[in-house]
Amino acid sequence: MTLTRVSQSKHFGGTLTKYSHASTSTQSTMHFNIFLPKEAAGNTKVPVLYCLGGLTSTEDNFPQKSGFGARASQYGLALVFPDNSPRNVSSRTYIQGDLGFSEAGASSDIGYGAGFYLNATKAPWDKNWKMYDYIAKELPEVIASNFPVDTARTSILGHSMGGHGALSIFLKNQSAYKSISAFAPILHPIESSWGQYALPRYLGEDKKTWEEYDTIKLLSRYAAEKNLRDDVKFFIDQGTGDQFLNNPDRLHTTVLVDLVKDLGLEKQFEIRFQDGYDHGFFFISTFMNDHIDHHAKSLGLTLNA
Ligand SMILES: N[C@@H](CCC(=O)N[C@@H](CSC=O)C(=O)NCC(=O)O)C(=O)O
Repeated sequence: MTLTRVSQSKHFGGTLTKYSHASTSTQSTMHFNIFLPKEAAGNTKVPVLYCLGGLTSTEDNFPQKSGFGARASQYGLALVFPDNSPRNVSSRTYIQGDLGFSEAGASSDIGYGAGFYLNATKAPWDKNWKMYDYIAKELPEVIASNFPVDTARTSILGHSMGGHGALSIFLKNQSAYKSISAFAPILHPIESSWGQYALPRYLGEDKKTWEEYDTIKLLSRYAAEKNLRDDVKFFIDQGTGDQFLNNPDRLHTTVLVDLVKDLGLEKQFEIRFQDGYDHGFFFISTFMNDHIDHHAKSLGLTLNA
């Protein structure tokens, strides 16, 4: 598998580079950005944090707006910023029949920029929309075979739809990650208008299949099965001024708070409500250092002078 370098910028002593590659999971050309700190220059393996973006994002939103660079370089931490859906597939197929393909202007809740980090099973999405496989399996292999990363020290975070992706992928692959965090995650997509639009289109009408991609359902199930790691802390920031938190609630943060209480998991969850912050990147960039600190601790990193 060949990586094509699209662009590169020096950033806080390291490099932020965008690559494209042919993806077997999504049968399309995928793009990602990777930040490699200066420590990686001599082929020294560094820990890696995957950052998953929300609806309408590409591989560029997180690196350009989150303000990750100073802290990541102080820790010597690599970050990977994937795209959140396939792009430039044979769009005619999708536009026909008004399937809500975002390129057609019908909806930004499905299609390009709205992969929901799941494996679609319903035509026409089932051909390319395999973002679960791409993020959980294919991309880590691509990264491990092309860059000096210590795969035993891998972590994951995400924002909104990307928070849903990070949490659900973490829960389903708990041994693969050292730590998990999220900004304003979509926690209960089966009860959210976003999920209720996208999930039947990607997965069909059987709601049991939707539960495979629902953090509230996955957490309940794994806790009941005693299949939840107890050495990891879920770190979540949620702005109280988030436009998606009320009228209607599309995020369901309080459902998680109640569930954590019911399950007696308070010690494993730090859910912070940040006064007045909205859903956007001004919120994320305010608390990005805290998230990097959270992951760095689990990855065994300390701040360089
Ligand atoms: N139009 C959509 C929401 C668009 C939006 O706000 N996207 C957010 C993530 S929301 C959930 O995943 C985002 O991060 N966009 C990229 C950015 O750089 O801001 C709607 O209202 O439903």
